[in-house]
Amino acid sequence: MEAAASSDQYRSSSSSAGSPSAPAAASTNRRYYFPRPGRPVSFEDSPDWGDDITAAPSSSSIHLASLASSAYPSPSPSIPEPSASAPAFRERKVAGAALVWKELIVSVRDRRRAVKGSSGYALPGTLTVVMGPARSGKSTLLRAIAGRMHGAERVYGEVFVNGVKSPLPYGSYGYVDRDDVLIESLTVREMLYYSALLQLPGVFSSKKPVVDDAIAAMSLGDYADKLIGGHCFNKRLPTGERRRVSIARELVMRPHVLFIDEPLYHLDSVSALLLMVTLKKLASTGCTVIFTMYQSSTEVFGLFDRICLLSNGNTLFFGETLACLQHFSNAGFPCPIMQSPSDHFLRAINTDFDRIIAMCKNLQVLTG
Ligand SMILES: Nc1ncnc2c1ncn2[C@@H]1O[C@H](COP(=O)(O)OP(=O)(O)OP(=O)(O)O)[C@@H](O)[C@H]1O
Repeated sequence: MEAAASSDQYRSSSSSAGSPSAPAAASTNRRYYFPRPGRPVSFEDSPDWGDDITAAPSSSSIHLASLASSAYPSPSPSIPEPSASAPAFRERKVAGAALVWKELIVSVRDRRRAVKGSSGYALPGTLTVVMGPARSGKSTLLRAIAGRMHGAERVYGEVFVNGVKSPLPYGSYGYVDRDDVLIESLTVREMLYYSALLQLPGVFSSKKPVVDDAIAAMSLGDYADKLIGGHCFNKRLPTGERRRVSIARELVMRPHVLFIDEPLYHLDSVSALLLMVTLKKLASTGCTVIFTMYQSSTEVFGLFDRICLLSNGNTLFFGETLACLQHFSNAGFPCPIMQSPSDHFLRAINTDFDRIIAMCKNLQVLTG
């Protein structure tokens, strides 16, 4: 077993304006090692945003298909080839990356395992959700796939990017944390422009189209010149729009893969649906989008392509969302009509519910 243990030397665009830090010194403990430079990860030619394009991503998936047939025991029979009849998108094209993680184990302090052997994949142009109850290891798994581990954490297992066993190269992915860290005295456009200045090479003038595209991709047109606000400012951008700004901040780097920890954190149901539709649209341009979520409404659930269901660090299911419903039904837990599938899955896998029901019964007895 080998490991991709790293601190955060492969940081996402937003985490540092400079280049990634040098790999840490090799450990004397040979149970894990730092990845050595190997075959470089190849992404599709990623044309600049705004180019006239018609094609959906294709060859990165072919890399993955060949990989999957040889090395990765997929829970589904095979990874589907991209459909020949995929719709043509004329807005912009992003070369997504096919990600495969295999038997990922993350041990945290005291050698406790927060993730216990998770396998799965995320394809260009799709939404993949990591779902599970609180403290089931969702954020830890997301960080492990992105290669953003904290000091004491150790990762064992393999991550393939477009068929190459490698961490995601610097700048090729965006990572949006759960909490929005924004500069409140700037407008949305200024914030994104500032972010582009810090992260992208080139002259000032070349950043404008990138910022405009990020604003369009996150449907922030109406808010572009509004103050982000908060704290000492009277006006504050609504929570849903703040979340969009955080995501747009990553999009200025034109990432191949976008990781989002709880995109719907603190959002009401309408803002949540709106944001997910925006993410679906973003994915349809070719970007690989993977995110964590505690629960979702039925409408939001219908937008996901694949689900990785975690409980206490164990992957209970990985595959297409419809297959997940079938899986639970076959196991004797059919999803009741009128119930959100995500609520149903959580209820089926979370033993806390039994405890709560017992508590409620006790309460009824006590109060008569
Ligand atoms: N660096 C760490 N050190 C110690 N424990 C950790 C560390 N990272 C994660 N854990 C533990 O691993 C478990 C899973 O944490 P994680 O944050 O990944 O879960 P989660 O499903 O995202 O939960 P939530 O939705 O509540 O944030 C938790 O019990 C957490 O305390």
